[in-house]
Amino acid sequence: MINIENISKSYTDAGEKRLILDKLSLSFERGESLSIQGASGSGKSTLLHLLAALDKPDSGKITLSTSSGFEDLVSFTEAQADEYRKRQVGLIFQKFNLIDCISVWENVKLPIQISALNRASQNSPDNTDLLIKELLISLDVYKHRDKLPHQLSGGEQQRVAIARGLAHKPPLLLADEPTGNLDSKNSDIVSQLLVETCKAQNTALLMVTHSEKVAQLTEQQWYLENAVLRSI
Ligand SMILES: Nc1ncnc2c1ncn2[C@@H]1O[C@H](COP(=O)(O)OP(=O)(O)OP(=O)(O)O)[C@@H](O)[C@H]1O
Repeated sequence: MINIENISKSYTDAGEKRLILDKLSLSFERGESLSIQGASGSGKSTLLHLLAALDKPDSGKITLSTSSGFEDLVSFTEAQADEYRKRQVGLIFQKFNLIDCISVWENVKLPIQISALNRASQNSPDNTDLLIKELLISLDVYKHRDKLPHQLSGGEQQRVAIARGLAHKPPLLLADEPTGNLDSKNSDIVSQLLVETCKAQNTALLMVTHSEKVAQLTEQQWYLENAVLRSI
């Protein structure tokens, strides 16, 4: 489904070219989970940004095929990349990035509303509400639905962020150190729920993490070092 083929990426720093990713290849299916570990500065976020079509590789191919079509990320115009992010990708960051002046429920509803899939015509409002309810229940934050994000603990906020990342049913969820701000107990709970919810929703999960314990929950485990990936 996601196919990364021989991608290379370098940055020029103080006039010197630095190779960050060197002919990297990787593929994974919908519903599969995958983790990337690596030292700080090894290029993990760079890889995530390429998959989110926020940047392009210098060479190589990145494609996503789903039942609704085939996307060639490298050839995207800015408008196509924007559309791709709305429809096909969910994003979760270390900082939860929830909107603090609207409720938990509204935060999760937002990606459905802005999704270019025009779910309003496909899903009745009742179905949308049911989907949000199911997500919040499965992530154990339904009881907080009417609160503002700052009224929740860090672990609860990140569980809401996971619900928001999955609300528009993207085939791919990209998570950049999703438990980096949490203590170890919450990290365990949130990472377990993240992997389980993606699996239940048949969403591919690519997660960058510094935690070996979190990485062990995923089916494919990779380590990025010296611009190449090795399986662990
Ligand atoms: N836009 C850019 N221009 C120049 N250099 C960049 C740019 N983005 C990233 N880099 C460099 O590329 C390298 C890889 O950065 P990246 O953020 O991908 O690392 P990382 O593995 O995610 O690190 P961390 O674990 O600290 O988040 C770093 O040396 C960084 O300084």
